[in-house]
Amino acid sequence: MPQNVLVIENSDKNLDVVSKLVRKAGLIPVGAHSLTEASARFALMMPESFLCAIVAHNLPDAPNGEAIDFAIDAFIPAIVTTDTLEAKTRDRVLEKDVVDYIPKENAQNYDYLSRLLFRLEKNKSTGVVVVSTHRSSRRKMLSLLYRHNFVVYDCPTASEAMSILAEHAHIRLVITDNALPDMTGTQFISGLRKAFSKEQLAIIGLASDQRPLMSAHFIKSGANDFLHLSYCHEEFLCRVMQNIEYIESVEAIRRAANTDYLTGLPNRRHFFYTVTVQYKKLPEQHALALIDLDHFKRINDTYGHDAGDLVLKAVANLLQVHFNDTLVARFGGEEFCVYLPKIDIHNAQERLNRFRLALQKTPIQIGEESVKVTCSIGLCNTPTQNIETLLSSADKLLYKAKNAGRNQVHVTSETQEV
Ligand SMILES: Nc1nc2c(ncn2[C@@H]2O[C@H](COP(=O)(O)OP(=O)(O)OP(=O)(O)O)[C@@H](O)[C@H]2O)c(=O)[nH]1
Repeated sequence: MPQNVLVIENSDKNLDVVSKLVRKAGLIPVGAHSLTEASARFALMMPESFLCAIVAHNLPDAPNGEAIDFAIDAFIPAIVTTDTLEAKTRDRVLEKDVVDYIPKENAQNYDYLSRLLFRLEKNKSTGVVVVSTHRSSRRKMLSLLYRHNFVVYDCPTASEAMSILAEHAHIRLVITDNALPDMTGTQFISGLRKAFSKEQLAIIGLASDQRPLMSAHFIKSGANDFLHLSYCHEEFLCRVMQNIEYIESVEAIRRAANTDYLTGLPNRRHFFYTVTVQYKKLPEQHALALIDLDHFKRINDTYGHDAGDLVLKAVANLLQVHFNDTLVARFGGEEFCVYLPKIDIHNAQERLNRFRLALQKTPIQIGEESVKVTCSIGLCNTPTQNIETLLSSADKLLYKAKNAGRNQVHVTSETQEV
């Protein structure tokens, strides 16, 4: 359910621009031209339905940032828009517990606002660990991170941080001091790097202003970035955002490289990687099935390529329903692969045959038309540590299934037709 964003802005033009950005972020703008109008609109809605408020610093009925106080008092994270970047205004705005402030100067600032809106939603499922012995330094960082909706873990020692990281897979960033009670920050970082690469977990070292070489020491020990302890509000948030966005970009690239674009199933590359990494030693009993649609070219020739795509997606969905407990991949074209660990060949054969019959019976809707497709399956259970061997045997069996008339499962040892 998309959340609301309260936009308080007296200029029609700015209200329009900001509302468009809010909609683009998949959120619902609730616009008001004044504090009075905003209070009236807010009174009719549930406070929890608001992700945040975007509030102009100067409004005719709230010239001194009273609208910001209104949002903060209502427990809505406030992003402030200002006409100037002048130091006094900045200090006055940052004295309040605001998420951030955006000068209404140029398109880049609105682009930053867009990223911020996206982040506020995404941060709710993003973990950040703060490791520092200094309570005041920790409190300052925690307060900024909470305002940005991060799931924050407050750790006074490196060992506590390690246990938190082992428990929570959603952590993307660790911010650490150097003087920790149980080890130095650099020892902690190089320990973390044994378990998490720079692309999996970002680390920012907090470098004391009295030790200028500390920043280089952090980076050489495996940190992605560093911050001098005299950091300002803006620098802290920019570095946090940049480092987390870096991790997320790598994740997105990795996901795209491992996923078949059409069906969303893992691709051939990912299949090999997962089987070899997940099963360092392949189980003695296992089975691999290669599934190929029959006469698929005819679907393309009769109904068109887009219709063929719809059929491939429907088959992928059916495969996921039947094999939701194991690895299913699209190998390319109209060929799919299923790996079944710890299963005897009879059970594997039964499962594959159940899928074959279900596909045969399930009509696939293409516009007004409804088509049925069948598949041939090569199912192999050779006890081997080499997945390529398994695959090559399954391929030979698939060839036999095709030659024997299609719409059947051919199995390894018994080479039994069903
Ligand atoms: N729509 C669509 N068609 C694809 C895609 N990838 C491959 N194809 C088509 O799949 C068809 C495969 O044809 P063939 O290899 O002759 O196999 P077949 O017609 O299924 O015949 P058999 O496998 O012998 O039963 C070709 O026409 C390819 O163009 C795709 O992503 N989308």
